Amino acid sequence: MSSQDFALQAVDLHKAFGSHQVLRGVEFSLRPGEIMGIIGENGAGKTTLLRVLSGELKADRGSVVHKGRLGYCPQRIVVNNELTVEQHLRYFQSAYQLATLTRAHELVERLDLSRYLHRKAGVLSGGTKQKLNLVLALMHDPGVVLMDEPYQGFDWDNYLSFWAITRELCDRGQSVLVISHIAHDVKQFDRLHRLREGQVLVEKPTARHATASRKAAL
Ligand SMILES: Nc1ncnc2c1ncn2[C@@H]1O[C@H](COP(=O)(O)OP(=O)(O)OP(=O)(O)O)[C@@H](O)[C@H]1O
Repeated sequence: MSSQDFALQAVDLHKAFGSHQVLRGVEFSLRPGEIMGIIGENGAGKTTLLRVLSGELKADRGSVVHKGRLGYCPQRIVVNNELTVEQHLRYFQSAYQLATLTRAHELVERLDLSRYLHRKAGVLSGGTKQKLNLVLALMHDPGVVLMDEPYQGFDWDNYLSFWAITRELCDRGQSVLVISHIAHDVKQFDRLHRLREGQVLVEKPTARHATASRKAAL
């Protein structure tokens, strides 16, 4: 891959909390239009890595470069319990400087969130709040999307909707990085990496990756 051919690149990332060295030289590139999964044991540093990639947390060393706008769906849901779903959309419309809420409402529809538009976030169930968290990360059509277990609390139909939406993003050339705990996800990824001992290592090729390689070989 040439140095130009990436949507996001992490170079030599280090992060410690006190004497606990969590990231020890993380390096990888996310290609345009690919879905990459990152797995790892509890406490391996996956959330820390995503927080560093998103800019929420400052690395002690190393750099992150990305092209285009970033979308970030954090593990900890950040919504204001006093605002309705629609008010969140309007607030983020202003923050993202969007002319319309067309894409946001399309995502709301796809994730079966429409009936909650005028409810305050504070009274929503965990899974419904997570849908709002996801819509807020995607409504500005970011070029690179970082998601930390983005379907927590989703029922099966919404889990499938999540993956359908994600695949559409990639078909349009957007790039997605997903922190995952679900073995079932593995077949959705173009590439899979494991975070271990503070470094990102290549995991065996996934079913989707194998299919793409076969197509490329034909
Ligand atoms: N703000 C913080 N201050 C101190 N230690 C932290 C902080 N954030 C994370 N850690 C520690 O860093 C390590 C990695 O945490 P992190 O949440 O990144 O792991 P994870 O791989 O996402 O875990 P899980 O799979 O359980 O979500 C853990 O030992 C955690 O206790």
